[in-house]
Amino acid sequence: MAEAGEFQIIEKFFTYQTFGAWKSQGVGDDCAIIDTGAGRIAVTCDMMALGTHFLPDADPEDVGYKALAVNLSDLAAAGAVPRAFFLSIGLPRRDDGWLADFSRGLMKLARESGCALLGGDTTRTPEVEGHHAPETISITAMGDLPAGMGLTRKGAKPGDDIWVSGTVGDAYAALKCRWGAWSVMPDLEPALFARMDRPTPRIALGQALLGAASAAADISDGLLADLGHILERSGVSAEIEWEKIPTSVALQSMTPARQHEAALAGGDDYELIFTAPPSSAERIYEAGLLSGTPVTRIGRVIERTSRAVTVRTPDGLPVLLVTEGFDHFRNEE
Ligand SMILES: Nc1ncnc2c1ncn2[C@@H]1O[C@H](COP(=O)(O)OP(=O)(O)O)[C@@H](O)[C@H]1O
Ligand SMILES: Cc1ncc(C[n+]2csc(CCOP(=O)(O)OP(=O)(O)O)c2C)c(N)n1
Ligand SMILES: [Mg+2]
Repeated sequence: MAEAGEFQIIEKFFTYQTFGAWKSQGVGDDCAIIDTGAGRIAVTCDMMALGTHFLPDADPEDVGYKALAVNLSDLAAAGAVPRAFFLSIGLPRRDDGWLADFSRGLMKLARESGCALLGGDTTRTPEVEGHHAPETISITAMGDLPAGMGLTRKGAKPGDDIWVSGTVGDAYAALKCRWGAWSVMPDLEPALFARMDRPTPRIALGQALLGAASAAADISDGLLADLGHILERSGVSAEIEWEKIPTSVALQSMTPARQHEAALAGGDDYELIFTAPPSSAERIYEAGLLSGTPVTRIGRVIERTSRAVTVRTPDGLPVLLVTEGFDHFRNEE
């Protein structure tokens, strides 16, 4: 399927045949899975930029934490054990206060996850018309995998169940509240905002799913968009049931249209979406218990049809969405 925006850029300009000794399964997964000869590693690379990924008044400690969290989430989607990361950072100016806070948040998660900072690069962002481009952070993270193992977006089969971890939609709803477009009761705000500021990478769950899940991805662009990536790479379609999709109390307090928009198309969740044959259901629940992560079955994989995903509601009414999920370059060709 030819994709729009961000993914068309990758397909058109940055999808090369691999050459050299190290090969991966090809771009399109959360991680490149590489057999090095000595073992199997998973590598990922994600960027965060002020204005695109975090607000100007964001707490730098949260920015540091989240910059690593979104990368660890990709390792989780591959089932890898995080081991090391490299940090490239572009700054418009030196601000030691900002850097101390950023570093504290970053290193807190690094320590908690056993993922060591092994290198990187530091530059001043370029000056254009008297202004420096804002803070930009890029992290490359690596983990290891047992020989021959690793979750990818390819492998979902008709009849498989579709599962999601945690709850979805909160980070998007939090951003809408911060923009002043949506609101929730003040006592529900802190938990909602924390989901945007400090996402929890589902590292232990990802590892526990190795050998049990048939395909997996993390939800960064939105549940439907990231499930769509699994379906496309697996050559299948899906039916999901709206009332089974796990959402927080805060999101449930909003209108149905906002719930649909946030949970299905919002993004920034960093939950795992994965598929598994029904015979693995017990193992999946066990993986959820062992990793202390809620897991919910939300639908099933079907043979490929003209429609990638059908969302069923109890009253049979269609779910209408005002957005199709996050894409950095949608409608810009
Ligand atoms: N500039 C690029 N060059 C090469 N590969 C890229 C580039 N940008 C993205 N990719 C690859 O395209 C796929 C989709 O990217 P993305 O949606 O950012 O993945 P994710 O949501 O896991 O971060 C990934 O496999 C990623 O490694
Ligand atoms: C200031 C601000 N604007 C918008 C968002 C919402 N947002 C930014 S990136 C993103 C999706 C994921 O980002 P991307 O860089 O595509 O991550 P990847 O898919 O590469 O992991 C979302 C929902 C935000 N968190 N902060
Ligand atoms: Mg990415």
